[in-house]
Amino acid sequence: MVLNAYTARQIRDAEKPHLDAGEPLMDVAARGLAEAAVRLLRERAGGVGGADVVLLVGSGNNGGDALHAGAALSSRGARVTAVLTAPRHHSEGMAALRGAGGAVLDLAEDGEAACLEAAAAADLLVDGILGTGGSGGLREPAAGLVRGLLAGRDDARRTPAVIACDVPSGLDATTGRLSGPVLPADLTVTFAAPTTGLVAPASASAVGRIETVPIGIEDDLPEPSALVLEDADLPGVWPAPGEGDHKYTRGVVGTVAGSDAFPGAGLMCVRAAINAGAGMVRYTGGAALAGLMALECPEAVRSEHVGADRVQAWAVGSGATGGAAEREIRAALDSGLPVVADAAAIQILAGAAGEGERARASVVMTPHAGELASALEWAVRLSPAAGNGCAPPPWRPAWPRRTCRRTASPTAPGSRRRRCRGPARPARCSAARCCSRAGPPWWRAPASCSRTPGAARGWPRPARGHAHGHAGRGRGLSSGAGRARRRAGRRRRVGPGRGRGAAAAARDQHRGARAPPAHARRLPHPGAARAAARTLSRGSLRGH
Ligand SMILES: NC(=O)C1=CN([C@@H]2O[C@H](COP(=O)(O)OP(=O)(O)OC[C@H]3O[C@@H](n4cnc5c(N)ncnc54)[C@H](O)[C@@H]3O)[C@@H](O)[C@H]2O)[C@@H](O)CC1
Ligand SMILES: [K+]
Repeated sequence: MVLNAYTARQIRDAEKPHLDAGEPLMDVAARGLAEAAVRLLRERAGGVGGADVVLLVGSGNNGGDALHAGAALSSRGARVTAVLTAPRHHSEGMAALRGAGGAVLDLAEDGEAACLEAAAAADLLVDGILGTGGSGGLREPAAGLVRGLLAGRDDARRTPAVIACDVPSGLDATTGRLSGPVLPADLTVTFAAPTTGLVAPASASAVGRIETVPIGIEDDLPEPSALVLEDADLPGVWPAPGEGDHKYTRGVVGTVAGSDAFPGAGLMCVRAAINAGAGMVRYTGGAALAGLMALECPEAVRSEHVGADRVQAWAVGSGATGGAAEREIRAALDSGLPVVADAAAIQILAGAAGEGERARASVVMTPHAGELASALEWAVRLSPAAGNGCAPPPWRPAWPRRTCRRTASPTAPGSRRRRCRGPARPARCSAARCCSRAGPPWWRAPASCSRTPGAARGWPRPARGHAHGHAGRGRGLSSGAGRARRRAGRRRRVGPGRGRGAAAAARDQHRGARAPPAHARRLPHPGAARAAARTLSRGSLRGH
């Protein structure tokens, strides 16, 4: 079933009229929480009677839920202790717990050690420190208590089960951001509907399983802010071909993927498009790829280049290396068609984001973690605003050195030409010695000459090891001047030596291949990275 998720504000707005009408929402919520706790105790401790339950209680209604649920568990035979983490607490919930025979520890008065001891001996911890009203990470002394609990879990032989009330405390209910220490939950019991923070990928490790307790406000919820598909939902939303369908109604997918170096990536990309149900798949690429396709995917059709044949969506970048592939990727990105961008295409989009360009809504990026980190680093370093948060490290690449008189952009070292023939917008510059063409593809792709202060100031390539692709290329390039010289000698018009002497090309390539020193291998300032992430996500994920 598709899971609907809402922002914390949407949930609060839906609750308000019910609260104003005096509906006992907290009682319903706490009852659901207690029932979930009973089920978990049966699984983990063999039952409720005699089980030790510790409630971590904050100052708001989240703590109130935990106290009421604790009262219910206490009346069913559990030994319940509430640990108060704030000077205030929900008075009705406290009265209910005391009335049911529950014990109370005050973190400020009884001390952290006593509270940690009680928690360590528990069968179940109920995290009711913060709910949808929390902002930022946990504050002291609750943060210290959770840090202590986390440290204790490392060497404990037995760790208590954890239920998060509504949301794991310290996790932003809307964004899913984890700030400071957060006690990971085995089960999160949420009310009315999950908040978007619970279903955000980043929070998965802290949230555990999600159970939703209906509290009677569900009909007043607005349009959800996020939909989460489960496996069983896919057949319902996957387009199945009908009688009247043909290749164009089912969709033609074009790929710019694979290369002589990585033909398998092209093959997998084409096969994935075929398996996904595209009406037809066209691929671009060289002879090696064509040979492989003829054997492995004969139903795929070769296209000379992007734009040569009718295509309705593109999958670009996987294993696509070299200047020709880069041009094809750019053409696909510029086509206005939906694009799934991977690998090299992500670098290109990151470079564009660094220049303030926003990708279209119909561009979906598929970076792995290293590619995302690297792309954000590129976007930040190339961004005109980068100076605010991200000082360029002192390491300089071997290129570019000279400056184009027309565009004020650097030109490739060794270039006799001091003038760039390219337009003032050199990201698309065709001049062979324009800085946007200096260096290997991963350097060129996001760089541009006049708009790229970073290039003019000699900003470095992304640190080696940040992304799989970079690491691979770095190893290849850094294997010595001899190898680079041989390569340049064989293929004179490839890489930074394009149009120049092979020896100069080899020299440049070898220089550029030197690893940056440790101080250059850092990620950008977090503020600047966030700004770039916003640019990327505004443009690429939600689009314009
Ligand atoms: N509104 C309702 O009717 C219902 C609310 N319910 C519960 O109420 C919760 C929301 O209650 P509240 O709005 O009281 O919010 P919380 O229970 O999240 O707590 C807010 C309190 O925590 C303090 N606080 C905020 N950020 C903090 C931080 N970083 N560190 C320490 N203290 C911080 C605030 O000053 C405020 O006093 C929900 O998550 C849910 O558990 C449920 O009972 C269902 C019904
Ligand atoms: K909580």
